[in-house]
Amino acid sequence: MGVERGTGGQRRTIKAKNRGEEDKKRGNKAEELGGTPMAAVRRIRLQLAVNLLNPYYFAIQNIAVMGTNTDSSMIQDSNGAFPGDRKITVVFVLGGPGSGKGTQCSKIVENFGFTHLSAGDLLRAEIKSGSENGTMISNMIKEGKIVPSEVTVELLKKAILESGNNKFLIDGFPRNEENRATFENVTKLEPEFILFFDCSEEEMEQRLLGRNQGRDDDNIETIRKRFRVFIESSLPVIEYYDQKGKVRKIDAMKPIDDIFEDVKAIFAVFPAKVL
Ligand SMILES: Nc1ncnc2c1ncn2[C@@H]1O[C@H](COP(=O)(O)OP(=O)(O)O)[C@@H](O)[C@H]1O
Ligand SMILES: O=c1ccn([C@@H]2O[C@H](COP(=O)(O)OP(=O)(O)O)[C@@H](O)[C@H]2O)c(=O)[nH]1
Repeated sequence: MGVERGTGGQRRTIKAKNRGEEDKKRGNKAEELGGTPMAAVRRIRLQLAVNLLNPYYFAIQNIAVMGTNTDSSMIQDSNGAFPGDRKITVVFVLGGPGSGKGTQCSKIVENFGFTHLSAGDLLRAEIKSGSENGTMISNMIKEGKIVPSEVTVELLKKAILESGNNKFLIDGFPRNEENRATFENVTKLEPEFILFFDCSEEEMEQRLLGRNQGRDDDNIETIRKRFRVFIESSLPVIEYYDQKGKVRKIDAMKPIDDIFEDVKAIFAVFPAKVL
C-alpha cells in the first residue's frame, strides 16, 4: 500500500527521497530547537545517570523482552517481580492533526478494553504539573514542533509501567523517526499494527478550528505548521511501518460512526470487552 496524503486538492506520494531531507533536518535539529530543549534532554540524561545508581530504579527500569512471541512482548523487571509477567500489546494510532484519532480511541477503549495513552495529553499534563520541562514543552506545542523523544518516551514508559492494563493505544506517537527508534530502544516493544487515519487537510483544518478545547495550538497559524511537520516528519514513520505490512489505513473523511465500523473490523482480532 502506498501511503498518500491529500494536500490542498493535490495528492502526493511521499517517497524515500524525502528521507534525505529528513536526515538533513535532524542534523540541524540542535540549532532548530534552540538551547532550551537540548538543556532539558541533558537534564534527563543526567537524571538517568543518577537513577542508575539506585538499585530499586534499576530493577524497575530494566525491562526485559521475554519469550519468542513476535506479535507481543512480555515485560517484567530484572527480578521478575514488577510489574509481573505482563504480555504487552501496543497499537500506534497515527494520522494528521484533527483526523479523529482521539475520537476513535475513546470508542476503542469502550469496546475493546484498551488503555488510551495520548502522547499530546501526557505532554499537556506534564506542563500542568509544573514540571521543569513544562515551559519547553509548552513552547514546542505552541510552535507545532515535536518535543524531544527522551521526554515523550519517558512519559509513555511511566504510564505503561503504572497501568494495570496490558493493551495500549498510543495515540499521536511516534511522530518522527527519532521518536520511533527511541521508543523501540527503550521499551523493546513492537507495535501490533498501526491504525492510520487518512484525512484531507481541508477537513482536518475545519475540525481543528471547531474543536473548541481551548488549545493553544488550534489556531490557523499553528495548524498549518502542524500539517507541515506531519507531512515532513510523521508520514515517513507511517511509510516505514507500511513497508513492514503493519499499516491499517482508515478513510477518516467519513462520519464518526461509519469510521468506527471500519475500526471495529480491524480490532476484531482482539477479544471484545464484556460489557
Ligand atoms: N469523522 C469525523 N467527522 C467530523 N468531525 C469529527 C470526526 N472525528 C472527529 N471529529 C471532530 O473533529 C475534532 C478533532 O477530532 P480529534 O479526535 O480530537 O482529532 P485528533 O485526535 O486526530 O487530533 C473534534 O472536535 C472531533 O469531535
Ligand atoms: O509524541 C508527541 C505528541 C505530541 N507532541 C506535541 O503535541 C502537539 C499536539 O499533539 P496531539 O497529538 O495532542 O494533537 P494533534 O495535533 O494530533 O491534534 C503536537 O503538535 C506536538 O507539538 C509531540 O511533540 N510529541
